[in-house]
Amino acid sequence: MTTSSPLEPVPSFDYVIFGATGDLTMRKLLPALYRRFAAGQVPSDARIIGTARSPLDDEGYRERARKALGDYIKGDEFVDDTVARFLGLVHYVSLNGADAGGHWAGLEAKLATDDAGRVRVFYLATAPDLYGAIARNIDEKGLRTAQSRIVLEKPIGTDLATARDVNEGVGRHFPESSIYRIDHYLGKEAVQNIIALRFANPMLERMWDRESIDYVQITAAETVGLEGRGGYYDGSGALRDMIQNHLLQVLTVVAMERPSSLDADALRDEKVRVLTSLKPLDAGNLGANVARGQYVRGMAGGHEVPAYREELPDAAPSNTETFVALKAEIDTPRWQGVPFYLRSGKRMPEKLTEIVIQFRASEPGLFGEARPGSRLVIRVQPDESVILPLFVKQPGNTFGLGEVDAQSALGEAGRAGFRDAYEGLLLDAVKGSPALFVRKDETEAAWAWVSPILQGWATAGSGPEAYAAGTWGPESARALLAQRGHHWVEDLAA
Ligand SMILES: NC(=O)C1=CN([C@@H]2O[C@H](COP(=O)(O)OP(=O)(O)OC[C@H]3O[C@@H](n4cnc5c(N)ncnc54)[C@H](OP(=O)(O)O)[C@@H]3O)[C@@H](O)[C@H]2O)C=CC1
Ligand SMILES: O=C1O[C@H](COP(=O)(O)O)[C@@H](O)[C@H](O)[C@H]1O
Repeated sequence: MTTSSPLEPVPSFDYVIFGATGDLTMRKLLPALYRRFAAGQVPSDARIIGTARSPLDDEGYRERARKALGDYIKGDEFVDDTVARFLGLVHYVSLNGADAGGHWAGLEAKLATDDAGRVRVFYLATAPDLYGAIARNIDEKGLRTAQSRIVLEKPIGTDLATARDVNEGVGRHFPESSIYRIDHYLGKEAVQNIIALRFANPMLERMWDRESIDYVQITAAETVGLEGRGGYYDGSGALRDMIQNHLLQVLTVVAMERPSSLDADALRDEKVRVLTSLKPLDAGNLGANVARGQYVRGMAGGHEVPAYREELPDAAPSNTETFVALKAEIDTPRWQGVPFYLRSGKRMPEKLTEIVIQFRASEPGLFGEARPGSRLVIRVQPDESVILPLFVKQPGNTFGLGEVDAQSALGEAGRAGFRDAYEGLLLDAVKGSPALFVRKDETEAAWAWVSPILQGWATAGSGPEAYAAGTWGPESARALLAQRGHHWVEDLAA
């Protein structure tokens, strides 16, 4: 696995962003590129070329980019002189990417170079139904070079059929080896660390199976609501927005067999095996395995917040789920019978992404009664860390037991590393390092598992259960675990 370390130089490149006036570019992509520039990792002859339909020139776009950096780069990271030099790399072409008759000559002119080996990255940050047409135009206008890659933002489609359409549309014009499907959770330090924890520590590797592990929880909880993205989110929901991509990617890393190497395809082969071994969830078994909810008014951050429906532009009735919890099972000898509980929701009590590995309880023995099993917690955010509570002897000349946390930070405050997962991934695409991107068969296997759940909901006719904003979701999410005597981590800790 070769990925961008914070200070490793990358070759000269042109980054062409389709959707350059959008929220993602302003909030994530430009700040990530700025930070890498400020760290000295971006060559001074790099070019960042934004494109969208809006009629802007270079200066007009730089003004917007400067404002975005002001909004999203805080404190002493925003340095006037560095920002000015960064903006010197930034250009803009007004172009309808889906229209062959658009101003492609303008983009071609911006990309002019004498260096045949210069890396070209096309980053597609528009609605995914435009990806096929944009890829075709890039190709037919002769802009795809031997050193070109195309990065596709999520979502790749809205179900298996549309995902295949996107993949085939782009695949007609770019070889799979140069298609980089981004999932920013794979850029998170703690998610990558799961691979190291599992395979660099023989103690954990030996215990990583059904003999030792009782169940696994993967939580991605957010405090925010719609953040003005209601138009997109109401057509998506938590299952498509978070589970199909981010949480299933985390699950594959937790559950995969030891890959033969850290090469991209060795890793991705193992991840696909996990996805294709998931036991199907469909209309026949959803009731016992899936809970879904939608938040109603409640408290968040100490003040009252509106219901999901009230946040929608026209306060329309909606059956979109803002919370999902489900029980996944993996049909392999390693994981037979071990539930993997996945959940994600908006307007939860805290912003928390973590993986909990619940080990089996001990037998009664030297220290008396059976004790609960140990719990390894891999915290992805807010503070990247690994926590392993251990039983130790309490002070004094007796053998009474107490629990202490063996805890290690995975990142240090103020370290020279990546502040945001996009930073490393954007430069991995420049380097031609696809290990932390999602291969076509992975994304389709994930949709093949998720689509029957969506169909099951559609035929069930019922909607999501209500939960108050600021709580951990509907009661049915607790009931899902209670069937097996299991508990979500916040209840375990209580
Ligand atoms: N925002 C986020 O946090 C995240 C977004 N995503 C995904 O990224 C993609 C972009 O999201 P987001 O930035 O929020 O969306 P926005 O609606 O904010 O931006 C869409 C962008 O696409 C441009 N655009 C639309 N049609 C065309 C076209 N035919 N040719 C060229 N440009 C076009 C728009 O500019 P103009 O109108 O000027 O053409 C605009 O720059 C979506 O697929 C979204 O699901 C994924 C993860 C997170
Ligand atoms: O892709 C998405 O992820 C964010 C959550 O990302 P995180 O890195 O802050 O955990 C989510 O808010 C958004 O709805 C979704 O599209």
